[in-house]
This record gives sequence, C-alpha cells and structure tokens, in this order.
Amino acid sequence: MASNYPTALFQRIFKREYSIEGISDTESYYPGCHCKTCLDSQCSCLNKSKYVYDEGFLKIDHILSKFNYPIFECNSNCVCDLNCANRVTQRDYLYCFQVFNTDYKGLGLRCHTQFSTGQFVIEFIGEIIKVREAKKRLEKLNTIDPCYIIILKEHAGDTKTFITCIDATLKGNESRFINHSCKPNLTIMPVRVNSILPHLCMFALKDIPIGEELTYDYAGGSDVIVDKATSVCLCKSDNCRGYLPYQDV
Ligand SMILES: C[S@@+](CC[C@H](N)C(=O)[O-])C[C@H]1O[C@@H](n2cnc3c(N)ncnc32)[C@H](O)[C@@H]1O
Repeated sequence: MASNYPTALFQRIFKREYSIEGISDTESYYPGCHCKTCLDSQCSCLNKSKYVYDEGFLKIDHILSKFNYPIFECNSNCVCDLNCANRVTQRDYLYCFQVFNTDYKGLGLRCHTQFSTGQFVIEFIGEIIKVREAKKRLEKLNTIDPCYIIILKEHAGDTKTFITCIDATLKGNESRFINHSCKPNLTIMPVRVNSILPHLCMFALKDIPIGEELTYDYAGGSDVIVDKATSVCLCKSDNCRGYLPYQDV
C-alpha cells in the first residue's frame, strides 16, 4: 500500500507538545528523591517503578509481563542528574534512523545502529490531545489513510482507565513512520517523568540488527480483541492477524 499522505508536510519536533491547557512537562507533579545515583532501595522513584531497569535496559520480565508496573523515572524535583540509572528515556540519543520505502506498507523506519533486548529506542512524540479531539480526528480519516494517532489505554484495577492520545500527523519525530507488525521487534511502554501524562517510549523486544525494519504491535500486544478491522495487514509475519488493529477511543 503506497502512502498517499503528504509526509513532507510534517514538522519535526524534539519534545511532545500539549494542546491541553494546565499540564506541562517542566515542573514535576511528583515529589523527587534525594539520592545521587538511584541504584539503591532508598530511592523513592525506583521503588514506585519496582526496579524495571537493569543497567540502563528494561528488564526482560517487565517486557514479557502482561500486567506491567507503571514506570516512574526520576523527575525535575530529584537531586540526581541525567546520568542517573533511573533516567533511561530522558538522555539524548544519537541513533541514525532512516525513513525508507517499504514498497507495500508506505514508508517505514529502520536504524543504522543495532539494539539489544530491553534497550530504549525512541519516544513517540507529537501533539497531546484530549480523547474527544482524538475521536474527531480519527473519524475524519478514511480507512486507506495512514494514521499517526496513538491511543494508549492503561487500566488500574477493574474500573479505572487512563487514556493517552498523541497525534503525530502534523508534528512528530521519526517514530511516526514505524509500521505495525503482528510479530514486532519493539514494545511501547508508558513512562512517567514530570507529568501524569506518560511518555510513550519504545524499547527493543529482542536484539535488533542494523537495518531491520522497526515495528511495534498497534494493538499493544494485548489479547483483547481489537474493535474494528480497518485495513489489511501486510506485516507478513507467520502469526499475522490479517488486519491492522484499531482501537476505538
Ligand atoms: C504510523 S503510520 C506508519 C508510516 C506509514 N507507513 C507512512 O507511509 O507514513 C501508520 C500507517 O502505515 C500503514 N501501515 C502500518 N503498518 C502496516 C501494516 N502492517 N500493513 C499495512 N499497512 C501498514 C497504514 O496505512 C497505517 O495507517
């Protein structure tokens, strides 16, 4: 399927942008910790996350668990600096990503760097929008249009659901070119730093060699039946569902 979206028109941004008033990333909503390296059990931020990182990598049991603990990294109220072991997704990365033509899925993304299992790869950034606005924008899309909106639902207990909507249609980074696969090499995890609104961070699910197309499961790997079958999935994996997952807001 060729991409018919005028991709040249998107604006490259380096930080997510809020269209929701009153929330920002600069001041922390969370209390900070007082340790310098945050490797010991005294670190209150690490305790909140239940030690999901191991020497800079997401632990394999966290990757594989269906019921993930939320990830809380150290924030702007903490004493530690960017070298802290609990600021994995906050450091600048210098990976050389390449947008390429996949021939049958439109554009895609690959990288000139290899990744190890659990390594942080890229954050999905764009415009943070409210659920109602996401609904409106999704309704405008045709089934054949490429969709750059991510809706991430987090369930707390049986009753509470926290929804994050990010639209990278007009503003975003290279992650907007990552295609879906039913057998992906990335997983997307909500990571909280300063704000209650999580950063949607992609980590390597397996060792990824240089040049392999980067993919994640648009259904978030969940077993929950997706709401609507929209377009045919062309991921060509042996466990392909046959259609692109789509979640109603
Ligand atoms: C986030 S965009 C990915 C980049 C897009 N391929 C492009 O050319 O800009 C998502 C869109 O890519 C296409 N796509 C992604 N994964 C696909 C797959 N496995 N099979 C078919 N089309 C896919 C669909 O059009 C989908 O709405």
